[in-house]
Amino acid sequence: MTQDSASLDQLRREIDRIDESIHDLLIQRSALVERIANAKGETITVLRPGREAEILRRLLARHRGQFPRMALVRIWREMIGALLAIQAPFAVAVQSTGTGPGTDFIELARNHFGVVVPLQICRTAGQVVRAVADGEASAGLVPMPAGLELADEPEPWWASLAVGSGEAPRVVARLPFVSPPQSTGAAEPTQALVIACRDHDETGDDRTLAVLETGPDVSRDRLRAAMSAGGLESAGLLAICRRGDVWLHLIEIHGHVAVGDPRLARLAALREPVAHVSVIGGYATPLPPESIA
Ligand SMILES: C=C(O[C@@H]1C=C(C(=O)O)C=C[C@H]1O)C(=O)O
Repeated sequence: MTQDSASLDQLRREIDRIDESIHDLLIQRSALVERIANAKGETITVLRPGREAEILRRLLARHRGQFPRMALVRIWREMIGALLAIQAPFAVAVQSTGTGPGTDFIELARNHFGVVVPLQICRTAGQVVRAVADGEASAGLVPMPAGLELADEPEPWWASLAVGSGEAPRVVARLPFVSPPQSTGAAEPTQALVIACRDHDETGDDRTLAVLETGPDVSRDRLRAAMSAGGLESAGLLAICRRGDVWLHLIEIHGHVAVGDPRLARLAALREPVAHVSVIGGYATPLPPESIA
């Protein structure tokens, strides 16, 4: 045996030792998650997207060396997805049309929830909302509303969340949380929102989604001014749904705004131009592409 192959053997033995340590830690992590699941009990939705975002932000901030950040995120996403599935029966409803752009949501769901979590394929976003509302699925992926055109369903999925009661699905995450590098020549990356029957968590860097009801022809500037009078900072208008003289505006707000936040009451108390406000959820702000460069 030459000197070189002897030291190669030595290095490979060290890799075997490290693999066993990683494996042991994975087994220990899994046992801890089981204890957390027992503490949560059966009544709480196991998914905690805010906690997951905090874990990834913390690890990326302390990362060093050559191991690619995107691969680090992928390994943790796979692990967290697998550990969600051991806490309770966990399925994710996903809108897909079978071929073409709809299949992107399946890829997005797999990248986020990993290979273990079963997916329940739905034809429309409305079906995804119903699957989550009925408890058939623990979470669902709905398309990120983009542009101001009306959805092809009679009612866009987000408008149906605005009328929900306490146990209705709410938005809890935005995907992708970390965008993979874009393939050359590819279209804009698909974005989706995750809904579940739980409130959105506060993580220190968040966005909130609210549906504002007004009369017709209310400009963005007027809405923005009314929100700022109420103490809320708009991050953008995502979509409008017109139902005759009632217009619903889906607005993204900077920061975490809980359902009972006094700023919402202040905005609604103005009466003009906003007749009604409902928070339909929120999410930890996704990481910018530079964070994985
Ligand atoms: C373990 C938990 O449950 C889930 C799994 C997590 C994990 O594997 O770290 C984190 C958040 C939850 O979505 C938890 O709530 O802390």
